[in-house]
Amino acid sequence: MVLAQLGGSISRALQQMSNATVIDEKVLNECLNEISRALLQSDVQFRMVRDMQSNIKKIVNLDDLAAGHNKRRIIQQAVFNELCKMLDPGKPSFTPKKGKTSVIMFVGLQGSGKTTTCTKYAYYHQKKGWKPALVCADTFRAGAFDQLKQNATKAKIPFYGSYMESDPVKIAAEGVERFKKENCDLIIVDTSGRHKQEAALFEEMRQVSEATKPDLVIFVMDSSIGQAAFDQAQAFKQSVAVGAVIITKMDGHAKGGGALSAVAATKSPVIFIGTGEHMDEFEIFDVKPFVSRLLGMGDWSGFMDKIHEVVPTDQQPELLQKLSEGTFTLRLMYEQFQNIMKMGPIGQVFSMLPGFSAELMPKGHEKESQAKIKRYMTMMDSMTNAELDSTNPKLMTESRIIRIARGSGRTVRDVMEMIEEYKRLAKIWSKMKGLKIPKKGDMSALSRSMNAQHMSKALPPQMLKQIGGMGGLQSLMKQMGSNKDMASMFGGLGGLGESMVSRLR
Ligand SMILES: Nc1nc2c(ncn2[C@@H]2O[C@H](COP(=O)(O)OP(=O)(O)OP(=O)(O)O)[C@@H](O)[C@H]2O)c(=O)[nH]1
Repeated sequence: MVLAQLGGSISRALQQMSNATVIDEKVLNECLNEISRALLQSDVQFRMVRDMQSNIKKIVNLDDLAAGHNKRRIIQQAVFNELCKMLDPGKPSFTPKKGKTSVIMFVGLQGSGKTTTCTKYAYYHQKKGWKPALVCADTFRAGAFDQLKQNATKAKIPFYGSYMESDPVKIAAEGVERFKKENCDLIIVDTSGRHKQEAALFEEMRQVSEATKPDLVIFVMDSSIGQAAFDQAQAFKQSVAVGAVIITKMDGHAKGGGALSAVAATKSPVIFIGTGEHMDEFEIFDVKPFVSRLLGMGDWSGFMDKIHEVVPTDQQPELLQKLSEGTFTLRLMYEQFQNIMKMGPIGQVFSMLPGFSAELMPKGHEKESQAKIKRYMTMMDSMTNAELDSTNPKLMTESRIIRIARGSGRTVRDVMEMIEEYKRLAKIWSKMKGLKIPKKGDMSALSRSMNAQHMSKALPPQMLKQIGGMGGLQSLMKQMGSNKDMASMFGGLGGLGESMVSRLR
């Protein structure tokens, strides 16, 4: 089952249960069985699903449900907590420190995306001011060194490897030694893979690890390997001290459940996920936003991270300020379009922002979307400053529309379509009004600014009703313990609403 479908199946199971007039053990069991089926189809390991089911039964009090409390909310909350628990091994992984040399060894089967991920990891840190270096200790796959060399050159990251030397242990040790001397603070060792788990591979991993003494061993796993995830992760953990996991190819037909199994098998956290073949398609992994997404709830914090990453630094304060004011002018739309055209990855920002993704930039239709954006921009070029800076759509009278169409060589219909698009986005953005936008890494500012009043405004009416109105929302926030959890759980505000509502229809 594809990741996105899992949330839908769980929502449906919860909905069916809430529709029942009396919630007794039988109804609850049916609901939990339905949820378990969905998790199993998502490749979560059987034992974990079974444990989760019995944990939820212990937590959920049938008397509470019978007393008319919001059943759906109580169970959803329990499912959310249990999934978070599964993904949180309880201790963070080793975190390298900028300016202090750390050796990071990558292990994984052939084709898992290890080499690509090594470069993504190096590039991610390089952008943040680190001095990374790559060592290719994969002498098994012909072409591995060329691939790493190509990637490293593109990203301007120093690399070490050899076409002649066949001993991976020797190369790894030499490479690490060289980059230590060059004062690199992040020395990344890419190792060999095999098509399947075999003794020779694990012996090689043991030897490379012994020679390089890594501060952290990262296990790289393809998200689509299904139920095999647990055994594969465990096999690596038994030969080397795996301390963190990176799950790749989460963009494709990803089965998110594998991530849960890998965490359980290695008792190590997932630290990043790969979301595409490009260097910057790489995201920090946070448990709560991930589970929110898994349950179809959007990802507000991911959106904030992306803004910080791709919007030019000098534009950030202004954009964030405007976001919090809830004012969305045609000029702001124009500027964001400019960003989209300048830098590919900004599409990722808008894919997390409610409204921008599906209609404006559907996946797989990027070319058409770009053409559409260019068309919109040409029309906006024919607008006056007053028109661009206005927040009042009524300003766009018939005569102005005709003038813009003539000026840009487009039809009146084209201009109206663009204005409709603007109105649609402005409506969504207005929901952010008053929200304090956190500085990088400071989600607490966001949480402080979130209160039930805000939340109720941002949520679509159907969703609010599901939660049990203002009262239900307030008690849910109280129950969540902290607004921070709430912020991540409720993810992309309107985005949450949209995806939930479409599922509930
Ligand atoms: N869609 C997608 N493709 C990815 C991702 N990560 C890696 N790939 C692709 O997966 C394929 C295999 O990646 P490699 O990095 O060559 O795999 P590897 O595990 O290093 O292979 P060995 O060096 O033989 O062990 C390549 O075509 C990558 O572009 C990802 O996050 N998403």
